[in-house]
Amino acid sequence: MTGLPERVRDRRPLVHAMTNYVTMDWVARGLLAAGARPVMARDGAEAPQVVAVADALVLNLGNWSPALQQAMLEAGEVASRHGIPVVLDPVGAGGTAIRTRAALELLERVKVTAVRGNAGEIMALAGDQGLVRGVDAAQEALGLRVERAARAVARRSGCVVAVTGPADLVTDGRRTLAVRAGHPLMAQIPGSGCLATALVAAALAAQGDGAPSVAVVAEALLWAGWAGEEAARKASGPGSFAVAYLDQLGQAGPLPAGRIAPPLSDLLSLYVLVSGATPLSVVEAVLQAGCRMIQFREKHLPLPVQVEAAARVREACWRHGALLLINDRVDLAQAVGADGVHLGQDDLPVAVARRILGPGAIVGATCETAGEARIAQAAGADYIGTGPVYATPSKADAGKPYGPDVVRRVSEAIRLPVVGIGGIGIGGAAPVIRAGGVGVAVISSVVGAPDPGAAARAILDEVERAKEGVLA
Ligand SMILES: Cc1ncc(COP(=O)(O)OP(=O)(O)O)c(N)n1
Ligand SMILES: Cc1ncsc1CCOP(=O)(O)O
Ligand SMILES: [Mg+2]
Repeated sequence: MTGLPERVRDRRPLVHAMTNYVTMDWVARGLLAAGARPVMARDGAEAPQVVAVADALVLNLGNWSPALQQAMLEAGEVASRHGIPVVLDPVGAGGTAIRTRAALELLERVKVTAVRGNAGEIMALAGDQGLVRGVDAAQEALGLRVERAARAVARRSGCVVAVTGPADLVTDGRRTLAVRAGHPLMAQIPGSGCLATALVAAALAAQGDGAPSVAVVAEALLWAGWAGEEAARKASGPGSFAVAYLDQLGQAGPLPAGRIAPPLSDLLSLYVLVSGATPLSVVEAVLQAGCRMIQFREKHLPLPVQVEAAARVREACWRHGALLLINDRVDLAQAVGADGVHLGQDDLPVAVARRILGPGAIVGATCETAGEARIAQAAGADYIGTGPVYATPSKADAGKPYGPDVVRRVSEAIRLPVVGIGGIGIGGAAPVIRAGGVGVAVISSVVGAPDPGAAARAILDEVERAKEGVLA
């Protein structure tokens, strides 16, 4: 299948965007740059006629009015009858009751194909009184709640739900994908979200080959985020960034690989730390048991030996489709082609590691307080490890155990996925998930177990059962 930019350029879909006045021009420019054809008819007198000849419809609640709501309902019902993809952008849902009600009414009466919103808007549609300030999502206390809200809305409305943020989540209620792409400058120009919604519409119109919509929506968000990364390389500020962004959308060429994957919240369910002394048979057994995230953590062996050992672990991970992160050492991560690093408070700063490894790498950070976690999130971390939760035999300087509550304190302060670490074994994992964690990081309860594979499987089962409870 050709890449999305090529498909849109080839098919030149007509996208009927009932979008807001603030960003209407930006959305039209972006669609044109991407190779689509925009038509921006908002008025009820003509919208139903226009959508009938369009290839996709965008319903954007910005500058909402009762007249616009009626026009959107009528155009949406025409689109539903014609099987035309409809993408809803619930701008400001959760910010005012009227916007929430308007979005819910459209979801009820129109066959919406996809919803694209920020965390606060999607949580509002799920009935979770998330925190929304104006039209920007608050970043507090999100974690698994966002995923739960998105899955609930997707299942209830029979559509794909995309939550854009530090990492984008796309789900149809069963399958969930994460998209790692984007740049902070995108939040400094109006309309990045509105244009992402319009690109989703263009992508759905151009998909043609019946690919599952979750994958198509994820690819559209990768395109929007990657254009931001590339534009930021050329920009000197928001003004030049906007120009560079439009130019980038006009570039053909493959989207970066490896940026769409199951969300870290899935991959981090069981995170096993191994050392240079860990037999490869143990690594294999743990991967066979379903572990999808391994960390190579070695403090003593000479670096050349570490390179050899870590490379063997990487091979095993690649064979099992698992990710490998390296503890502390960015150079070692680069040397063996690992997927990223895990950094403590005394290691290389997260922002420096991000600069060295680039936007596609996974950077984890150790944080023991909400404040540290907010700083790590702002610096570009992808997940947080916190603890020690219980007493640990594997880290002499770990400090006094905090109990599972440290996971609650940290996960309620940020949006990033949080794993607990320290003394976690069978029976100790579920409290970490109930406290808001997405998984557990372990050494001795698995690597030191008589049957590491069985131990890994048992802990993974405990985590997955606890998550079902949280996500239900
Ligand atoms: C997942 C995870 N969480 C925490 C740690 C601890 O990292 P750090 O604080 O850098 O301590 P050392 O592991 O380097 O002793 C981790 N490694 N992984
Ligand atoms: C690396 C690290 N950071 C905090 S506790 C710990 C060691 C975890 O090992 P175990 O699972 O054996 O307690
Ligand atoms: Mg460290």
